[in-house]
Amino acid sequence: MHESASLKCAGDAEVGMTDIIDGNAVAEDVRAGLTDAIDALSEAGVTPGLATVLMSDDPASQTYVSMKQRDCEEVGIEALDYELDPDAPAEELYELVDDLNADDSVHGVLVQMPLPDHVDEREVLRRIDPAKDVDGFHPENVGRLVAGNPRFKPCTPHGIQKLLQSADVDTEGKDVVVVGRSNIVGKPMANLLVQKAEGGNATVTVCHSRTEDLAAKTKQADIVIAACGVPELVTGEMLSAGVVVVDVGINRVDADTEKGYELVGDVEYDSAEEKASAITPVPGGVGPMTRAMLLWNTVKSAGEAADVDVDLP
Ligand SMILES: Nc1nc2c(c(=O)[nH]1)N[C@@H](CN(C=O)c1ccc(C(=O)N[C@@H](CCC(=O)O)C(=O)O)cc1)CN2
Repeated sequence: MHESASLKCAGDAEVGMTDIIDGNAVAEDVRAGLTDAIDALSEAGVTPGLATVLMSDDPASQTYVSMKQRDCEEVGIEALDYELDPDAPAEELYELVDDLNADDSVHGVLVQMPLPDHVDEREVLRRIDPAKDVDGFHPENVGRLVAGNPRFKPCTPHGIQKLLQSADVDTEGKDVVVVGRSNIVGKPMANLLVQKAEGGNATVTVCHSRTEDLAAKTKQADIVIAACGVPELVTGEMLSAGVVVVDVGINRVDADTEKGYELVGDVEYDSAEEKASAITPVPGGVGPMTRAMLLWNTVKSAGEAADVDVDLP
């Protein structure tokens, strides 16, 4: 974490510095912390293996999958890369998942979301072996999470827990507003936050597109987690002084840059940073942690499959 140079205005927020929570640095720590576990597995003759499946020509999805593969190589996880034509029949994907379930060298199966409309996403998630479901999206794993006994915590919410921990932000007894109710982030995040466990014990409000007077909710929050996919929806005016802001959004908006776009979060950064005691940037906040926790889950899975005790960071 580093601190921003800007001082907040007296009367608008507490006078002090805002912690900019550095997701790249925390993710690097997680990757470094996985080395011992990967070495222990290697001594037992096991190389963790992650299969990534991409069935999309969306440039953002392609970027995320290549980043995941690069991360695997960096830490010593074998990345098995599968690409299906987005127009291929859904059965091709189902059969591929079945094959990966049966392959002992594969400890994690990740199917990149979103999938084409003609593919039944629920069927895909049901088909993944729950013991290899490193995304934590299989109904059995969702049930375990809700029941307070998670096997794999979904990567983004798990990464957010680690980010908050790294910034010494205790969730216990805090009012947390989660903006967004997706299966990938909003719902599992809310569930983790209410658990009687480290990184939980919070009072959680989940807001969404039908919420009346969103600002009234966010203003009473100690922690706001924005995961709604609407660029810059949450502004400084909607926040109280001293709030902790976690921005999950990664929106590509047209801009006069080399790539033709820039990345913008679900939070209007400049105005939110004026109010916040701590905030995650976009890029370089939650995104790198999503990838780091995927590695974490894959190493956990490999340890369990090989019956090797691994120390996870
Ligand atoms: N099967 C899954 N699909 C999707 C998930 C998921 O957890 N599992 N989450 C999201 C997107 N996502 C993971 O795939 C993801 C998003 C962002 C990043 C990231 O590293 N972002 C960088 C910027 C990258 C860029 O330059 O565009 C950052 O924020 O710094 C990684 C993963 C949807 N699908």
